[in-house]
Amino acid sequence: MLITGATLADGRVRDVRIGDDGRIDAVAEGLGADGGERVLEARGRHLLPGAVDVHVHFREPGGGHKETWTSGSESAAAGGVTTVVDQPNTSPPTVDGAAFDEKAALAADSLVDYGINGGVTLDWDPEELFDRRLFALGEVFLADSTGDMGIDADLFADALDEASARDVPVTVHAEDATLFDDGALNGDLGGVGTAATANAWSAYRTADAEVAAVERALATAAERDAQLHVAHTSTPEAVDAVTEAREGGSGADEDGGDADTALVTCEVTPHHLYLSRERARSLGTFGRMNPPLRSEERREALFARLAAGDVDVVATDHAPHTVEEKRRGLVDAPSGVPGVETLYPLLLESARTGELSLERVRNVVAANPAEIFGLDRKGRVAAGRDADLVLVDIADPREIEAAALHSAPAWTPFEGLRGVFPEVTLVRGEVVYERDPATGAASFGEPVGRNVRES
Ligand SMILES: NC(=O)N[C@@H](CC(=O)O)C(=O)O
Ligand SMILES: [Zn+2]
Ligand SMILES: [Zn+2]
Repeated sequence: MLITGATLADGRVRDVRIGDDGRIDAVAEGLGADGGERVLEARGRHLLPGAVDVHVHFREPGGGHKETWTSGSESAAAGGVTTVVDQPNTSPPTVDGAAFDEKAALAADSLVDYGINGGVTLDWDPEELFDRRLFALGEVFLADSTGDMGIDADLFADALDEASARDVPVTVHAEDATLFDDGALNGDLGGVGTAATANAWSAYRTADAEVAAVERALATAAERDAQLHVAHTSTPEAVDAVTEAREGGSGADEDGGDADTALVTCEVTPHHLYLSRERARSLGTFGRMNPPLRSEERREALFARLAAGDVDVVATDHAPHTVEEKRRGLVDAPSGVPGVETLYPLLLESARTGELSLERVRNVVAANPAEIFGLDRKGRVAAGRDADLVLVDIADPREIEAAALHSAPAWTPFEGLRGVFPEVTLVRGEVVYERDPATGAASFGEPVGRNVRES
């Protein structure tokens, strides 16, 4: 395939040839079409690297009524995400060889490339996990979330030892349950969609509980020279703690590059960047997730850190639950919101309005996660890399509507915000998603996804 006249994230206009091996052959000016080659005319549109979403919950095995590898990966492809990393709080939890193998067999249905993380519980089997094509250890839960996999500080330290001995990165869900405010859940919280329910969860899982746990996790990792990636940091204070630890630590980024190889990195979700307690009152229990939404002031400060380059990765924590489950009331509704399909669209809308540069967006969703987790063939539009590509018209935003998305539970906390959605998504040169420009109709390709640790 030849893609002609595409604008890259840095503004260069280039032709891009994809080889039969699914890798980018050339990025150059004036490439002529060979006979029989499909030519994609891309003038006026942007060609970006497919996003590497290092935090999704595709729910199989055990939770296929919420999402499957098919529905989750279709949602990813339609959002321009070409690699996903699945988390271990499935059923059975991915904590030993048999559970890993069961998930790997199901992931064969994926339209996009994937990684499979291994979890840590009292019953985990490190030998069996590290024997497999593991993406990373994590998310390791320092407090209970969906799946109740919370562990104590000693087991976390052991897990860091095991992982760092094998140069495997560790992703952590850092909240300290002893600092939760139980009183916030007392009293009349109203119904599913009330301001009281939305705010009670945020008041309960306090910002302090996150910041304290992040600081402790960073200290534990530093003592061991372990590579630690802090998942879904919801507060500017937690992002600053990671920045300080990096600058003080042995993994400091000496050349000042944006995509760095530091030992400690942080991740922020789109919901903590685009939604806050104030703006999400109408979400009620549909706005319940861990860590929870914060104040509008904290949201703005988090966004400012993204714009300034202090946020390493934006990943979704795509955590689908059915509408029926989310309606169960504040205490019984499960935590989590979907988001894999709206990651690139929301950030590209911020690029369109000038809040973020396109290169910043490219870095936080693709180049940085690829570099942090050692995916040499992902994350950039460059010769030799996998042809994981997304074609978008940045001048053409749409309103986000659940009805037009492809995740199985068919709801979104971002309803009504604007997003710039892909026209075409390629995984290693194969078209996995295409939107008809005239009708808007979506079509999907075959399940070509592979484990990114296979090669
Ligand atoms: N974030 C959430 O609120 N929920 C996630 C688990 C998690 O990442 O903590 C889920 O799997 O539902
Ligand atoms: Zn988590
Ligand atoms: Zn998660």
